[in-house]
Amino acid sequence: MISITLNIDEKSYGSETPVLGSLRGQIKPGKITAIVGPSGCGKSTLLNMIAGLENSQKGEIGFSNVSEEKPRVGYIFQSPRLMPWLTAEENLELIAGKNNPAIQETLSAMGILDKLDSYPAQLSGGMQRRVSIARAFVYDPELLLLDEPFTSLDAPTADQLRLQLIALWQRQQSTMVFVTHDLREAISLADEIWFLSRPPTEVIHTLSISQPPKRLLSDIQGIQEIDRIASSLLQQHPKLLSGIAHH
Ligand SMILES: Nc1ncnc2c1ncn2[C@@H]1O[C@H](COP(=O)(O)OP(=O)(O)OP(=O)(O)O)[C@@H](O)[C@H]1O
Repeated sequence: MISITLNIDEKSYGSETPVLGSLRGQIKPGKITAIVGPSGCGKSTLLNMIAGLENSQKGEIGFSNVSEEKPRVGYIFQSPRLMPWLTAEENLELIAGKNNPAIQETLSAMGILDKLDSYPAQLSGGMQRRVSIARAFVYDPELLLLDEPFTSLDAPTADQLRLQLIALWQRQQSTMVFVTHDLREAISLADEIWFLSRPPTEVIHTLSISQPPKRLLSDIQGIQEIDRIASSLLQQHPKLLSGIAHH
């Protein structure tokens, strides 16, 4: 299982003031790390840098325990980004190759095996998300990156998708990093939460959470624990979610 060492000194776009400042830390192998921070602080930028889609400018991002030169990355974006001219099955074949049994397995795990031959335009928003999650898992990724994958879904659908995501993740135990601005979502899924400041962005607080195997969102006691952790954190650090550290 891979771990990631972030040693970023700075990241800016063009000549503008830096988005990321000095951002350091270790993303733990086989765990779920949530990145929480105010809008525009550079969460997607950081995820793109980890994925290798953006360069790190100053500083570096190191991986350990990678099977090849680069980690196999599954990326779940804010919008599903499916190829509109391909069916659900064909969208997965693009990644996994034809006749790969993993395609039916992952679509089935996401509860949409019956949508195999549907085109994205024939699927609801929630079903398109399911296909995009299946597409990330079908690649057997060592590293899963998720950028606010459950926004704009109704609450029961989002909860169902979170549970299905965890069930898939538990089979593979890949290292997962997900971006959210929803504190309760972060607490409900993550082993560790990193809170980011406003630009130039740094990590201002980290929180470790003791998760039951099926995660806190899986039962009523867990839901109560999420509320307890959220309120005690915000009592201690009232401005944390605005990207301001407690002094
Ligand atoms: N390709 C780009 N070119 C220029 N500026 C960019 C680019 N991508 C992001 N930015 C800028 O970098 C800053 C951080 O953007 P980013 O999308 O990483 O933040 P975020 O924390 O994910 O935001 P949100 O929570 O609103 O999605 C913003 O000011 C944005 O305008």
